Amino acid sequence: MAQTFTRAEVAQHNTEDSVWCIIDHRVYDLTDFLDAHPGGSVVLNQIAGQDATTDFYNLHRQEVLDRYSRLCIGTVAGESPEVVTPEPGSLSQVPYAEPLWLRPAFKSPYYNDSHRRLQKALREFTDRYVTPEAQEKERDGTYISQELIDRMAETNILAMRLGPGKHLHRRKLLGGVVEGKDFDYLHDLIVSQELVRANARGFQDGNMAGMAISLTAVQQWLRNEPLRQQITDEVLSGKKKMCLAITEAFAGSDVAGLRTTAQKTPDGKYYIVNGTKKWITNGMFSDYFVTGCRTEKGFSVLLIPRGEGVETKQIKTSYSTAAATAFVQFENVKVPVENLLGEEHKGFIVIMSNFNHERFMMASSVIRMCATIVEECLKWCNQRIVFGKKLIEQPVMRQKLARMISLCESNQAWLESIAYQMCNMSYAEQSAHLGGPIGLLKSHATRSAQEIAEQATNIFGGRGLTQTGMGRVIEMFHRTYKFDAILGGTEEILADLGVRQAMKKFPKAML
Ligand code: HEM
Repeated sequence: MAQTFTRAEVAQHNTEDSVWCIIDHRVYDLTDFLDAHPGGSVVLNQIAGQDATTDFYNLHRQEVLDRYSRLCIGTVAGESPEVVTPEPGSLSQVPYAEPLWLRPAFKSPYYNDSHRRLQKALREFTDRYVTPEAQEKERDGTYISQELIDRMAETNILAMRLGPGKHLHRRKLLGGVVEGKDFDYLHDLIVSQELVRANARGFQDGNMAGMAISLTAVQQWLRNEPLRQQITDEVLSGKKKMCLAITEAFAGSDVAGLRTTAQKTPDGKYYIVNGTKKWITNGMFSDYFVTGCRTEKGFSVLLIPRGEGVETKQIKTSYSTAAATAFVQFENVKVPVENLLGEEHKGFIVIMSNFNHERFMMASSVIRMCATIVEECLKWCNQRIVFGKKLIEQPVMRQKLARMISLCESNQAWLESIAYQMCNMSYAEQSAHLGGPIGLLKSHATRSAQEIAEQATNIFGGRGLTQTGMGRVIEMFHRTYKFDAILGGTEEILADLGVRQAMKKFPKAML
């Protein structure tokens, strides 16, 4: 790489026997790459011996050059490369790509140094370990590796996924960047927003989303202390995996319609569970299923270990099978009564109790993902040449970007304000006051996601419909934003919840 060439020297390599070109002041020898080039050999022969910087960036992302750095044989004498390759952990330089609190010129009343340290450490962890695996698994549809789970267990990222709480006390978080007892909902927001930057929606759920929404219920509601501790240790150390199994082919959010039954044995020591569950995230690799069942006088929640009578089959959805989404069948499964969560026949509260946190995490993720889409669009508009000028020079594109940026900025500001309320409220206060606002936020965030996905696809054109190359993040988002709009409560149900909760507090007096 230390070698330098004059532009005249490069120009001589313009035959099929020797194809060189210049991209960003670097010299590439493409001779042995002609047949391997996904865009074909003809286009490379056409630019042989020339400066192909504009052509290259019109069609490729910088990461392509990073991946093929072996083709680079030197630089142009007296010139230096201008494109900056981001280091793992670095912040984006693109305007509006980062939330306002991470932009050097801005201040925020919410975040302190421990938030900043956590953000930095998680960004680097995600760039180094999560993104490469996420991209690979998203493509081939296989499940998260034990190696990554172990890394997340060691650094306590798994434990942080449950949100603030006693389970974090005395734990060293990412090498000690935050004290477990200081971890609050703004740290929690950061965890969701950094992990989502792997840009792989199926893998994002495959990355222990099932645990994040079910271990919380075990911690809060499983009364047998040694069992609760054992399960928590097994799951947070990454040795066992867990998921939430509520929805069925017969009923989604309508718990009264569930048909999975749990019948007590005559000696009162076991439940016998029979039924099926559908759309169970992480179900394919889970060892425990936190399962909603009909019991004699109502609805109850049981912790069911994988074992005799438990069968899982993969469901293909519109995102990657890396999410390990399963159809689960329980056939005469014998479950000890001590595996009951909360009280018998009163399982509704067990399920409801975690909804605020789940929806908060989902809103955090989708709002961050929208900012990434805006970043992709800004980069594309700034590099794509159409009708002789950059896309960004078209007023219609700037109008689209203005709308997208405004949606992102306003959603992030609302999210941070809610996180701040959560930091300053007890669990009971959160339940009383924040169910509605969080529902409205998630609903608004996913409606915004829909608009952003649509505008971004129009901006990218055909590339927004292509799973590889320039538009792959846009394609992925456009195909998958609906998961956030449906999982954890649909847009309509959550918007309705927001208004109904407000009406409960409506003053009695005539206005
Ligand atoms: C170091 C030089 C180059 C490398 C390593 C490279 C690599 C690639 C790769 C990996 C793709 C697949 C799509 C993607 O991942 O973005 C691709 C597509 C393509 N490349 Fe290149 N390329 C190089 C230079 C060029 C140049 C100089 C041109 C044009 C003059 C070109 C034209 C194309 C075209 C037309 C496609 C198809 C794009 C599409 O379908 O949207 N490539 N290239």
